[in-house]
Amino acid sequence: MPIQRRVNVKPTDNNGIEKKIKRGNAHRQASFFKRPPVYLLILIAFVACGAVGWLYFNLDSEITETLVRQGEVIQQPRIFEVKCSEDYDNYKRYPGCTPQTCGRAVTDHVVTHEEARMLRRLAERGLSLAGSDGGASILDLHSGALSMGKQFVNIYRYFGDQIKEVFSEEDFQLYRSVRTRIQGVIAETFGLDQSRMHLTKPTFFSRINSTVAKTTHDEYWHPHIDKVTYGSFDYTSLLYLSDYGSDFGGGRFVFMDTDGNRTVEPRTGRLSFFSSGSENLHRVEKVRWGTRFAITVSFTCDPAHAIVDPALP
Ligand SMILES: O=C(O)CCC(=O)C(=O)O
Ligand SMILES: [Fe+2]
Repeated sequence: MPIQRRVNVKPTDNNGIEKKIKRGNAHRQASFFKRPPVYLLILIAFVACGAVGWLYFNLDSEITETLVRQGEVIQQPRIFEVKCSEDYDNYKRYPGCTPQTCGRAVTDHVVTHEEARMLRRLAERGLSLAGSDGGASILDLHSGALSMGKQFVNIYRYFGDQIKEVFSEEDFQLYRSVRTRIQGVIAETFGLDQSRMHLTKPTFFSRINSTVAKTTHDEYWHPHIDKVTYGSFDYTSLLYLSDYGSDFGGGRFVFMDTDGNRTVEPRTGRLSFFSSGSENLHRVEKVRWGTRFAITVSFTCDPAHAIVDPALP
């Protein structure tokens, strides 16, 4: 006789199963909120990193308009007229020089790429003699000032005759030639008498990297008005010696207008110039990586603040 297994079958209780399923679902939902699955954690971490990275790179910019991009080569000077501030009323006026119309302009055809590269090599040689402990170093060939650690030295005194092994007569000739051309294009753009404009100090090469600032001299990024910061400036020019986006990141020049920010992206050989009053409040974005080289060459209308071109002693 076949053995009959007696299976203890309980009567089906549909209500009980439903309750169990509901309990199971509730439990799964509760644990989902208590301990989200790993893939969700990874996704959240990914999004958070992206957001932080985006903020890091973009919080500093808030750019409303890019006046000139690094990647374009402009064939004609790009000129932007701006209403002159009232600052000029507080200064003596010099006919043929004091700004009557104010503004800013950018051109890529005053200095050749090769000349800009030669000036960059000059700056690299000079600045390699010392440099700031922080991220911003300057070399002023007129006064001889060179950043060294937390202060400045005079290269002509500090290195004496050895400086002639670093800079040649041709370097200074190039500086003079470039300075003269810059003066010419500023005069033409603003309708000035070139002979009434004078080179003024400081005129300097700058080298900026992302090293943390050690002194206030390294804090190049603050918004400022050149006429206030430097006193004698009436027209500021900046000649860029390296490329935004490939030599360095950050470091764009920003005009801070009441209706938004407008940038100029540095490009090797690009010249940007502007009237130095508060109509051209500006700043430089912090350099995030790489090294940015530029020269500041400025002009005054006041003959009392004129300087001669830099020269070897
Ligand atoms: O290097 C620049 O783009 C600007 C520097 C500047 O604002 C200055 O020298 O006053
Ligand atoms: Fe400035």
